[in-house]
Amino acid sequence: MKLVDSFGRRINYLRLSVTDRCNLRCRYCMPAGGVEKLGHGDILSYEELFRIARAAVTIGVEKIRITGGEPLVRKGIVAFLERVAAIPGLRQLVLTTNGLLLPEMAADLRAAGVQRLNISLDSLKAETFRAITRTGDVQRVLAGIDAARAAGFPPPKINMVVMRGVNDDEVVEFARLTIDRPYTVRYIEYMPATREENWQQLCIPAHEILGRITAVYELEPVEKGAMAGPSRDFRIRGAAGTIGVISAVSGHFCNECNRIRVTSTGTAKSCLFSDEGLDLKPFLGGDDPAPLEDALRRLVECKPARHGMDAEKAEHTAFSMAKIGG
Ligand SMILES: Nc1nc2c(ncn2[C@@H]2O[C@H](COP(=O)(O)OP(=O)(O)OP(=O)(O)O)[C@@H](O)[C@H]2O)c(=O)[nH]1
Ligand SMILES: C[S@@+](CC[C@H](N)C(=O)[O-])C[C@H]1O[C@@H](n2cnc3c(N)ncnc32)[C@H](O)[C@@H]1O
Ligand code: SF4
Ligand code: SF4
Repeated sequence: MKLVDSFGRRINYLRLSVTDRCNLRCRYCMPAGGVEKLGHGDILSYEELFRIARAAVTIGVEKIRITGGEPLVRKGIVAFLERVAAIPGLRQLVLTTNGLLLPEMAADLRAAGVQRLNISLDSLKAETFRAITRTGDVQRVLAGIDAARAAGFPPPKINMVVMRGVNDDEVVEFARLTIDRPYTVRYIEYMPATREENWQQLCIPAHEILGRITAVYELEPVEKGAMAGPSRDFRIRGAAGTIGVISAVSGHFCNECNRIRVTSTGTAKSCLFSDEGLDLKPFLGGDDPAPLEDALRRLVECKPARHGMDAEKAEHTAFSMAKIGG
């Protein structure tokens, strides 16, 4: 079944957040003290999350990305993933992680049926990494990337949020990683989710990021895979891997948007930057899945054309990305 919104966009991708908790405190994602703690009663149970995943697949979703907070910190995640992977009609189950727990968990994730990992890594320098994440050890993420390979995962997509004056001196070095390694390195425009003061100064537009790389390397465009996310992809001529840019602020990809989101508290969002959400909790009880499926269809019908943000102004109310899942 095809799910199409009022702008003719095919919606086949659900980002499902399983927790708002995290073992890092990235400065672009949450305040220093973390997000305010939700009670266990506020977070959906795995059974409820599973119902949402199954209803989404019934109405036309083919790809589910599990996200958070940090999805791997929630107890019982492997058994949940195994159940989701077995939903008939689901073609891709993928996960976005900060990588810290992969040394312990990569083999189990692979066995559960997760097909691919996107791993966030904003700096290769210990000090810069710690400053951005406020607490993290970059060596643990690198060990996580190795563990994913050892567990048999395809080469990861590595997500780097580029911030002027913070880690932008590493843009070319990240591209260089792809020459010998088959990774996909994706440069993400810093988004003013939390609306921190002077955010405009942190944001580097995708064309500037690409310009810095093309000053050193020749890039050729690469075709996107089916059900791909918003990244525009390239390859350094002759390289093993690829690079991509996600121009999240300029919003050039909104006209191809293929996704909806559900937070760990059961709020469905038709756009990452929508201030409104649809509470799915009233539709999660009972044996009949039809009311939940109808609610998700209504969400798709009211999906906006694009976000209301550019490099100078942001209209949304401040939020923590960890609460929505990015
Ligand atoms: N503005 C905007 N940013 C997005 C959207 N989807 C993902 N992002 C951002 O893109 C970055 C990478 O997201 P991922 O979780 O790796 O997902 P993806 O880019 O869809 O990944 P693939 O499905 O592997 O292509 C994160 O910073 C997200 O917040 C979106 O719909 N709109
Ligand atoms: C919210 S995190 C959740 C998954 C996991 N904890 C991780 O970091 O990969 C999902 C993605 O959102 C990105 N993200 C969070 N805040 C962002 C911001 N303000 N601008 C751009 N990307 C952001 C992260 O870098 C990460 O790649
Ligand atoms: S970006 Fe991911 S790892 Fe960093 S604080 Fe947010 S949820 Fe945690
Ligand atoms: S900002 Fe909203 S409309 Fe644009 S790609 Fe992201 S979710 Fe889709």
